[in-house]
This record gives sequence, C-alpha cells and structure tokens, in this order.
Amino acid sequence: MATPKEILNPLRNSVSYSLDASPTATFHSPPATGSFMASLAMRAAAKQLKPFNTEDIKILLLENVNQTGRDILTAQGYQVEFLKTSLPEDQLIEKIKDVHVIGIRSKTKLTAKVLQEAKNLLVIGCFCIGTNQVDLEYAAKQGIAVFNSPFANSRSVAELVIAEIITLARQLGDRSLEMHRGTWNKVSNKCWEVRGKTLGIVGYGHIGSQLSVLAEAMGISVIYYDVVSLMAIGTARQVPTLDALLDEADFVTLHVPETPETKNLLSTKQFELMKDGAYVINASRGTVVDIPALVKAMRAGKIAGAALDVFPNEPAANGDYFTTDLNGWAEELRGLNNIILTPHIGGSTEEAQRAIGIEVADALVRYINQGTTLGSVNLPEVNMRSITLDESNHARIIYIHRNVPGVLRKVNEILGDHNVDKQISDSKGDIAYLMADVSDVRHEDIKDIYDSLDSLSSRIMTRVLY
Ligand SMILES: NC(=O)C1=CN([C@@H]2O[C@H](COP(=O)(O)OP(=O)(O)OC[C@H]3O[C@@H](n4cnc5c(N)ncnc54)[C@H](O)[C@@H]3O)[C@@H](O)[C@H]2O)C=CC1
Ligand SMILES: O=C(O)C(=O)COP(=O)(O)O
Repeated sequence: MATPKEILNPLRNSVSYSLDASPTATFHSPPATGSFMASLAMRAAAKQLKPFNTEDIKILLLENVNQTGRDILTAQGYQVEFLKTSLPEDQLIEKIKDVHVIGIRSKTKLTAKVLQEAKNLLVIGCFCIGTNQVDLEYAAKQGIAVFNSPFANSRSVAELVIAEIITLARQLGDRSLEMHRGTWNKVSNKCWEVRGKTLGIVGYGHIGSQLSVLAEAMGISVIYYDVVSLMAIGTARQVPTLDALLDEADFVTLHVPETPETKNLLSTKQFELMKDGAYVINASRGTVVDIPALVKAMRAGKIAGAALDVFPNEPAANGDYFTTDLNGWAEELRGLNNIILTPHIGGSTEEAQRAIGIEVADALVRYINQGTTLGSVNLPEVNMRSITLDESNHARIIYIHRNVPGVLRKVNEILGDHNVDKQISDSKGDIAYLMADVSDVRHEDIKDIYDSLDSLSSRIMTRVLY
C-alpha cells in the first residue's frame, strides 16, 4: 500500500509527455522509419496524468524489443529492464511478480499460471502480431490489458514468402549448400519458373492479402481459402474449402493464427490431396503443420519442397538449439532436400521491428497514462478526450469490473458527490471497462473514491490517474 507521500508524489521521475486521447483519433501503423523523433515530440503537449495508487512504473522488456520502443518507455520516466531473450517459466514467474508492464514477442508464454503471480501487472505489450502466447481470457479476467501490433510486420513476412517461392521452385537452397561444400551441380531437372503457377494462400488476412498482391505481380495465379468470406484483391479467387485449394495449388502457404482449429491443418490427409510435386510454406505458427507427416510426404516425393519459419518448440535464445532435444524430428528435417529452415525471422526486419517498437510502446504509454484501451485485443476498446493542462483538479477514474447488473448505479453513487465531466463504459463478454473524469477533486477525495470503488464486489481493477 502506498504511503501518503507516495500517494501525493508517485512516478517521481516522470517527464511530461502524454498523448492527446481525442475520441476521434484513429490508429495508423506508424511509418516504418524517420518518425521516431516526431513521435516523441508529438507527445509534449497534453497533461501528464499520474497513477494514484502505484509507485514508479516498472517495465520488463523481454526478447530484444526494438530500441524505438525502449526509448519511448524510458522517456516517460518508467523504470525499464531490458533482456535480449525470453525467460524459462520459473525465472519469468519470479520477475513478473514485481512489474506493472511486461513487453514480449512471440516466445514468452504468459499462461494463467504465470499471470496469477503477476500481482502488479496492468498491461502486456506483445511487440509482434500473434497473441496466442498469452492467455488473453485469463488476463482480461484479471483486468490486464493486452496490446499488439496488428500489421507492422505483415509486409516483411509476405516478402519472405515471395523469396521462398522462387527459392523452392529453383532449388536454390540445395544448390547454394552444394557450392558452399565445393560442389558444382548444374541442373534444370524439376526446376521451374513461377510464372503461370498457382499459389494457394490459407488465411487471407493482413499477410495473406499482401502476399496475394506481390505474387500476382510475378504472374502467379492466386487462390485462397479463409473461414470468412473476404474480398479478393486483383484477380485472386476465394475457394470454398481447404481441400479445393489443396487440389489446385502448386504452392500452399499458411497464414492463419494458432488456434485449436488450425492445429495440424496440414497433415497426412491434406498432403495426399495436394498435387504431386507441390510445395509447402509455413510462416504462421509451428503447430499448423504436422511435421512428421510432412517429412513422410517429402521422402515419398509427393511434396517437392518446403519452407518452415516456425516450429512447435522454439528456443528462448540464439544458439545451437535446433536439435532433437527441442523437437524430436529435427535431424530428419535437416536431412531432407529442398527444405528451407529459418529461425522464425518472418517479421525480423529493421523496418518492421522499429515500427512495432513505436506502435506498441505508444499503446502502452496511452494505457498507462490515459487509460485508453483502443487497440486492446482483450478488453473493450474505450477512449475519452484527454484532461487538459488547465483542468488542474481533475482525476480520471478507471474501473474494470465484472459485467453484472447494478454496477453503474453503485459506481455513480460513489462518484455522485463530485462533478463528473465525462464518462464512458463498454463491455466485452464478462468484462466491462468504465472511465470517468471528475473535476474539483482534492487528493483526499481521490483516496476516498479509490477505496470506495476498490471495495465493490464487482471490482476487477481500480485505477485513478490525476
Ligand atoms: N513468421 C513470423 O515471423 C510471423 C508470423 N505471423 C503469424 O501469421 C499469422 C497470420 O497473421 P496475419 O495475416 O497478420 O493475421 P490476420 O488475423 O490478419 O489473418 C488471419 C486470417 O486467417 C483466417 N483464419 C483463421 N482461422 C482459419 C482457419 N481455420 N482456416 C482458414 N483461415 C483461417 C482469418 O479469418 C484471417 O483472415 C499470425 O497469427 C501469426 O501467428 C505473423 C507475423 C510474423
Ligand atoms: O508477429 C508475430 O506474430 C511473429 O510471429 C513474429 O514474432 P517475433 O516478434 O519474431 O517473435
């Protein structure tokens, strides 16, 4: 519990940067380069709100989050600890106990078991697209917001896949390896142009549709399968089933999220349905392809080549880890011809990582300083006009609560003695998020409001910013 001094003077080292949380503001992915200083400067105008009931904000950044993100968070005066790798579960549990914010990428598993130890945690930043590594529902039930970067690395993945399509069709990986070993092996047998071939895209979202445009520019025909009906770009064509796609495609590439439905989406039966000599590309999640079944299909010559960027078990750090200790079939994969194996680098470009750093760090700052949940993947999206510099005795109340009848009446009884300038509330499933700005409040009032709200039975998390 904070001392009265801490209550009046939290976040001592903070600097006065804050975002204008205009309700009409919309989010755009930040430009990839050159915008970082502009992004910092943009933040100079509005009033800095301080959390009433927490001490200095402590942030743990894992998995080598880009410098852009680190700089934005450090400039806020937050205490930022940065690690290049992810952490094993026991160390993660120890570290997460203490922090208000954690920033991760695709490796760190924030399970219910880990999150239940995170008593101070306000928000999780996934500095990537996928959020399958986080138990989103459990986080929401604890009032922990989760943000990601929905499309800042999509182009990078699409470009990698284009490179892989040609590399597989021309067996470039094998020729290059042979040359590295000193062997000249000039062959044209089963090497193809990609012009006129058919690319089957499974999952026509941000990455799939971007890839569609690039592939058509090279004279490739594009078909796609998605669980929802989506507008075709260019002359691409949606097909009704996965089987229909497998039947027609020369190249099959996967761009679906990791869900129970996408586990082993390509397995023995699907490989059998594919054309003889077709190619498989997976830069989505390792669980989406049944790898032992792929090994069999490649040994049988049914599948002529594959590119895998993702694996069911991926190491936490760089090093000699791609062995059978990590995945039982690693040696078998390494022994196949015409297979490109990459260490989950689909989104690993300077452009993507810089843009993600800015986008996710900005979302975290908005959430910490303003309570704005726009872009959150697990809480209702709520935004409200900022408290301005001339509104000195205002406080922003954030009350995350179970979505049950009668809560608003109780909240408004508590706020009723004050002037509520503006208020907004929204829910997502069982969780509701209420934000209210009250004016003419003294610090003692803030404590009363905080304590009263925090003792309601519907409470998940109470925050007061002032
Ligand atoms: N290799 C890497 O470094 C990267 C990998 N990824 C992975 O790629 C995935 C896709 O990314 P985005 O295109 O940005 O996602 P997205 O959400 O924009 O698109 C996914 C599409 O898959 C569809 N879908 C979902 N379940 C399906 C199913 N069972 N069958 C067919 N379609 C299904 C959805 O309707 C949606 O259109 C991410 O979830 C992430 O796991 C993302 C970025 C980098
Ligand atoms: O954005 C994603 O979902 C990715 O898979 C990329 O993950 P990474 O940031 O490279 O750990």
